[in-house]
Amino acid sequence: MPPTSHNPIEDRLYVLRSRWEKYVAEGGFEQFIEFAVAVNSLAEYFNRLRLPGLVRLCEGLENAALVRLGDVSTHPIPQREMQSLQRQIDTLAGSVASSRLVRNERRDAETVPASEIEWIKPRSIWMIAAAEKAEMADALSGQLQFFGFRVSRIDWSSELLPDDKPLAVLFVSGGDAATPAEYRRVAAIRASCPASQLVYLGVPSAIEPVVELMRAGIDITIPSDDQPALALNCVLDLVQTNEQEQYRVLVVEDSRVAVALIQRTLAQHGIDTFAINDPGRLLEALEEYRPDLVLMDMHMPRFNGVEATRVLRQMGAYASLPIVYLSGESDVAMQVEALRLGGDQFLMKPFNPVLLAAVVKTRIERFREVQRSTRLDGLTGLLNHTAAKSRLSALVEESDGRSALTVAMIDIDHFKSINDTYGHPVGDQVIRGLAWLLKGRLRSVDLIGRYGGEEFIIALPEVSLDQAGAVIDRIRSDFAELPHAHPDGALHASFSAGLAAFPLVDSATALTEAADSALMQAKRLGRNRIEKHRAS
Ligand SMILES: Nc1nc2c(ncn2[C@@H]2O[C@H](COP(=O)(O)OP(=O)(O)OP(=O)(O)O)[C@@H](O)[C@H]2O)c(=O)[nH]1
Repeated sequence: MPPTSHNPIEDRLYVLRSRWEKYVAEGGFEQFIEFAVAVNSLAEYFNRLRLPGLVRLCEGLENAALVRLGDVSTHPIPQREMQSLQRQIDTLAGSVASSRLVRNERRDAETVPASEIEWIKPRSIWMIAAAEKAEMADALSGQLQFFGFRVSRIDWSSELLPDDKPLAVLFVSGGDAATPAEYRRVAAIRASCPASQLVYLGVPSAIEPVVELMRAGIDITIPSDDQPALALNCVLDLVQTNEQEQYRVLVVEDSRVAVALIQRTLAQHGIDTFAINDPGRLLEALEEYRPDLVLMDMHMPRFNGVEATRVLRQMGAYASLPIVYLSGESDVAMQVEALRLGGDQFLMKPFNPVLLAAVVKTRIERFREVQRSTRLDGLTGLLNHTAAKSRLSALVEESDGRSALTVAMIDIDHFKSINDTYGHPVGDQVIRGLAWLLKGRLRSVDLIGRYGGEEFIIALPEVSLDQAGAVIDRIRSDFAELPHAHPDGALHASFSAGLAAFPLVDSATALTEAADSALMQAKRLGRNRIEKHRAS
């Protein structure tokens, strides 16, 4: 067992290294598979935390391992290949360690809770901007600082680098194609910051320079137009740490040995499982456990997996739930029939653990993506109109008129003229900026939704009308100060808000309407202000 560091990354890295050491000592195929599974698990974890630099290193190692997977006869792999894998493992461990330094610099390690994941994510950004883009670079740094990033400006020609490791490095080009010296500079920074995201703003619209930049180590290139808005989006996306809810798999299998093997494999990938040995209990288990995927054995007592799947496919709630068959059945016609009757994929027993985990994860990712896209707004990641309305109804029901609940409708002022003057992408960035501010300032229990184009809805449970007024007015005045970068500098926007609360108004629809009419009043009274609905 690993010594518990109470840090999920360190624990996973420890498992990876000890499995590698075991393989180096014993050289067995099985040990190599265990090592490959550990690499994949770490890559997956970094991916969930949105740490692209570390994901890239891990995936490089994973690919190198998969290339050498072969079969029993190819192990142990030659000494030279072992050394090459060892080097990749050391680079990865080094990058994790250098990211960890940031934590020690920022906070006392002892005070960081076990579940704290931010530690590895530096809030530092390096910006290397051409002199002719200084104004835009200033505006962009102002905006990044507003959202809590520390921006270090570096000269294109200076060899001196800050001693922290950045989350991202933004290269702002003067407009022409990069020079050989600039490519060398990018490559040098790539080498010294393997875990950071490298973004190049102002790339010409041709393939060759983009390929050259990627070869030098750039991860993302942004064309000349819309530079600041897209650059900000890249950075904000990187820190969006909504660690996903754990994946859940329901295993329907009557063999206890198979269940133990499946559960062990999936647990190594951080996937939660619940097993039943009788398909007769399927509906009950689905209802209670709410899995993201069902792993279904083909042959079970009473009725088989295909029959159980057919039943599920006739029920609206489970029509699109991924179902993967696990079976020793090698008859192809039988497999095709099983898929035709509603299964999504067929895996053979004995299963390959790497393949099983990969199939389960990709199926769940797609399933969750579809689920998410029906609830969340694509531009801001907030609840969309329909989802926000149903969440508000749920909040109203929960509070039942007994506890406080305040609803606010927010609308960005003169938004049409922002679009008309600066273009739609800058308008979008203003919308995202407000979404970010709201997410940063409100609690996780609060409802924040994008109600329409530039209109947002907020609901604050257990908060009175006057308390909510103070909170939203503070956000209003901060938003008015927030610089939104555009290619020629920065612009400022404002919003108006209308608020309504229990018990004066007592249904979800009435709350929304009352807040909306207070918003209209705020607009009439001159905008950039909040108005509260009071008894008439
Ligand atoms: N960039 C961008 N614009 C949008 C989006 N959705 C709606 N809009 C635009 O938002 C503008 C809303 O303008 P209006 O409703 O006339 O109001 P306003 O200009 O904000 O003025 P007031 O609300 O009266 O202060 C319209 O021009 C829409 O085209 C979006 O997702 N992105």
